Order: sequence, then C-alpha cells, then structure tokens
Amino acid sequence: MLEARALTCVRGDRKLFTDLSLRVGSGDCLHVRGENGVGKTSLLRLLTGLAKAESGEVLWNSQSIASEPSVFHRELLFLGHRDALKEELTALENLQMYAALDDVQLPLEKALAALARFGLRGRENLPVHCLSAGQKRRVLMARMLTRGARLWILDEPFNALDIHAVAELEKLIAEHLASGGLLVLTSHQAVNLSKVKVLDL
Ligand SMILES: Nc1ncnc2c1ncn2[C@@H]1O[C@H](COP(=O)(O)OP(=O)(O)OP(=O)(O)O)[C@@H](O)[C@H]1O
Repeated sequence: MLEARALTCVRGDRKLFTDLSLRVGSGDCLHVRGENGVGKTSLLRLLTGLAKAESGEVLWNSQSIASEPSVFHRELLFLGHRDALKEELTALENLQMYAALDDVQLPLEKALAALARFGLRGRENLPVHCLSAGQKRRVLMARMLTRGARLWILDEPFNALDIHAVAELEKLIAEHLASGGLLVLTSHQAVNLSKVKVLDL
C-alpha cells in the first residue's frame, strides 16, 4: 500500500497543493490529472522520495518512505517524462545497465525477448541516439517488464507512442495490475484501463 497523508507542496514561491492525501493498494491504478504546471510531476517526485514535502508524509506498507529508503526503492520503478536512457549505449546495454543498477538478474534471452515484445527486434544493438522518440519509449517499456518492481510511478508514459504502442503499454500495465502491482501515473490523455481512480489536481 502506498499512502500519502496531508501533503503540502511548495515550489519556488507557489504553494501547489495542501492537505493532499491518497491511498493506492495492490492492483490499483491512480491517474493524476490537471493542467500544465498544476503540480503533477511535483506530486510524483514527493511519492518517490526524490523531493520532500513542506509538510505531510508518504508511507509504503505503513512505514514512512524516509525511514528505510533502500527498502522502498527496491520495490519502486519511477519513469520521468524525460527518457532516462544513456544515449551512447545500445538498447540492450541500457536494459543490462539498469538491471545491474537495480540488482536484478537479467539473462540475455530475457532482455532480448523484452525488446522484441515491444517491436525492437533487430534494433537491440543500435545506440539509443539512433532510435526514434517512440522507440526510446519502447526501450523503457522493456525496462518496466524486466525490472520486476511492485510499484510503478510513471510520468506521462503515453507520450510519443503510436497507437500500437499505446495498446501494448495498456496491456503491460493491465498485466502489472492483475499480478497485484500498483501504479500512479500522469497522463493528459484518457487512460483506457478498467478500475482507474482519478485524482484531479
Ligand atoms: N525547482 C523548482 N523551482 C521553482 N519552481 C518549480 C520547480 N519545479 C517546478 N516548479 C514549478 O512548479 C509548478 C508545477 O510543476 P510540475 O512540473 O509539477 O507541473 P505539472 O503539473 O507536472 O505540469 P505539466 O503538465 O506541464 O507536466 C510549475 O509552475 C513549475 O514551474
């Protein structure tokens, strides 16, 4: 269970929100919505522990995420809306690098199968700077699949995806939720998933 209690977020000289509370349980998807600049990314950064709230707290399985950050981070996958890929490494090397950083076992066949699932067969060994914007997002989908994290926090994951990739990402998310995973995402588009809870900022 991910829980936020009475969060207040200040950025610069603006108070973005106050007294914001939420709960996301196993199998739940929370869609955070709102206009540009309202504070969606800022909220996600509080939920990941990357930023600290002015007041309030974030809990993972009833423990403050600040108390044992490494325990929380083992269960978390956060994708920001800038592609967190090393441009000079290949798609395959990026997956392998993240697996090493995340301390996840990733056999070569599994990495190749993940890239193939998202339409990157034959492009595994191209440096990421040679991939299109949508292909880079597909590498990140392969990372989501191979990471094995319980909690996904995704900032605008549908950006730059074509219709097929949107459907593939929805399927990947549905599988994650069906296996008891949790998801918080932002999206300016409607999210085509069953049982989505909405938080309007
Ligand atoms: N480090 C910072 N210093 C000052 N202001 C900041 C900082 N980071 C964000 N802001 C401001 O906080 C507000 C919220 O930003 P945020 O990125 O959370 O918005 P958002 O809802 O995700 O927007 P978008 O839909 O455009 O992605 C914006 O007005 C932004 O300029």
